[in-house]
This record gives sequence, structure tokens and C-alpha cells, in this order.
Amino acid sequence: MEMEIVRTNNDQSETAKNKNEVVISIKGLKKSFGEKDVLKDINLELKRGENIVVLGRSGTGKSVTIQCIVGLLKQDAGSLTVFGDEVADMDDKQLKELRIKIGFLFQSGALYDSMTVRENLEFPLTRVLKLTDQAEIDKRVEEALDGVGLLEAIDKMPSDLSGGMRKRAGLARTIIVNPEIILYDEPTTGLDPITSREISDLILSIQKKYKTSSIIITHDMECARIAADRMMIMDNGEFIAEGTFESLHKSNNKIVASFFKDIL
Ligand SMILES: Nc1ncnc2c1ncn2[C@@H]1O[C@H](COP(=O)(O)OP(=O)(O)OP(=O)(O)O)[C@@H](O)[C@H]1O
Repeated sequence: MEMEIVRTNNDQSETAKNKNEVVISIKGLKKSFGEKDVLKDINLELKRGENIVVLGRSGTGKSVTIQCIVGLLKQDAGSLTVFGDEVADMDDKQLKELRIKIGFLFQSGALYDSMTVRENLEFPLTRVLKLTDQAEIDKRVEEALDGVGLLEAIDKMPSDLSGGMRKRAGLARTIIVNPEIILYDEPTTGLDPITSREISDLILSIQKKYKTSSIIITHDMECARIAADRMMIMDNGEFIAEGTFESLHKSNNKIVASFFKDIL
């Protein structure tokens, strides 16, 4: 299918103009499971400092793409590089290093229920970065929690937190190892509209503060409006359109328009 590229004069944002380094490059990616061709021809370039929102109907291949990026799945054909290195060729040591550079925020926030918020945040510092200096660990835990506005909950258990607070804690645990790239899988799912908005604002402020590059998979159009520098629409294993929120909003493509049907 021909990709529809919708652009407006505003597309050359500061981000696009100044930061042309490509951090993730995906070319002609294909992945099948048995008879089912899930990824047919995925092409994407994530630039340094950029937030890309990926929209797509259920079962269209978004999660499979993310799993290829972190090396949990291997493509059948095509190329996928992160900072110039082909992920499919990486050995276990290189994959470990890759997964430190790429933070991943799961839908649930993925906190350990039996640990306090503090212990949840210490975990990647001691287990992944192998830090041992308790003063440094405390400082980083407090800074990360402060960055997501959750310092007061440091000694709480996850079960004592609201859904929005759990997301914040999950986000703090993602940023604490200073990832250069963050992959968000449905970051606002299950939250009320006001809390969703707060999380979307936080995703934007993390991009600015930590200079991260992100791919955000979401069905939440408000999240897309707030956090996306660029949006890409996936359908049936391919991207069929890309552009800013405003430019895609004007698209006549039926699939693209279906995502914007409730947007004024
Ligand atoms: N490990 C696997 N083995 C077999 N089939 C799989 C596997 N992983 C994904 N699939 C199939 O690939 C297709 C795309 O799945 P994927 O999870 O990427 O969809 P998605 O776009 O993320 O959807 P959603 O929005 O529902 O999360 C689905 O039909 C799914 O059943």
C-alpha cells in the first residue's frame, strides 16, 4: 500500500530541524507467525529527541514491532537498527546493554507488589546498573520520584497508590537508569481523562527534561495531541500515513479519519 504522507508548513518543528540523528531505523521489516503475515513492510525513523505516537487498530502489529526493537522477537526480513547497530545480530551481552538504553513502560506500570515504591526504584539501580553506594542510590531514587511528582509516596506500597500514581512510579522506575529511548505501550489505558492528561503531560516533560526519544503506542487521541511530534498510523502490518496531529486530522483517508472521528 502507498504511504500517505500528510504534511503542513508547521512540520519543521525545532525538534525535527535541529536533531536529525536517527536513533531507531526500521527498513522493510517483515515478521510472520506461521501462515499469518503480521508485519508486512514496516519503515520508521525515530530521530533524537523526537516523540512518535503510533496509532493502529487492535492486532495490527504494534506490539510485535516493539518486541523486535528490544530484541524479544527477530524479524524474518528487513533491517532494524538502534544507534546504528542491527538488533537481530546482537548477542546476549549487547542485548542487555540495549535494554538499558531503551526504557519500556508497560501498560500496568509493572511494579512489584511486595516492594515499597522506594524498593521498586532501587531494584534497577542495584540489579541492572549494579550500584552499591547507598547514598547515590537514595539520591537517584528521590530525584526520579521528584521528577514525576511522587516523592511523598516513596515509602508506600503499590497497592496503596491510585492508578495514576502507579503509572508515575512505573515511569520513575523507567527513567531512573537514564534511558536514551523510551517505549510506551498504552501509557494512559485504564486511567480517567484527567489523570490520562497528567500522564501525557508528564511524557512530554520527560522528553524535554531528559532529552529522550520515544515511541508511544496509544489509542488515546488526547495523549497523541499532547505528546506527539509526529504520528504514524499502522494498519495491517504497514504504516499507511504519517504527519502531525493537525495534518492527519485533516486527512481524507478513511482509516486515518476513523481515529479522529470524536475530535473537534
Ligand atoms: N508470539 C506470537 N506468536 C504468534 N502470533 C503472535 C505472536 N505475537 C503476536 N502475534 C499475533 O500478531 C498479531 C499482531 O499482534 P500485536 O500484539 O502486535 O497487535 P497490536 O497492534 O499491538 O494490538 P493491540 O492494540 O491489541 O495490542 C496478532 O494477530 C497476534 O495474535
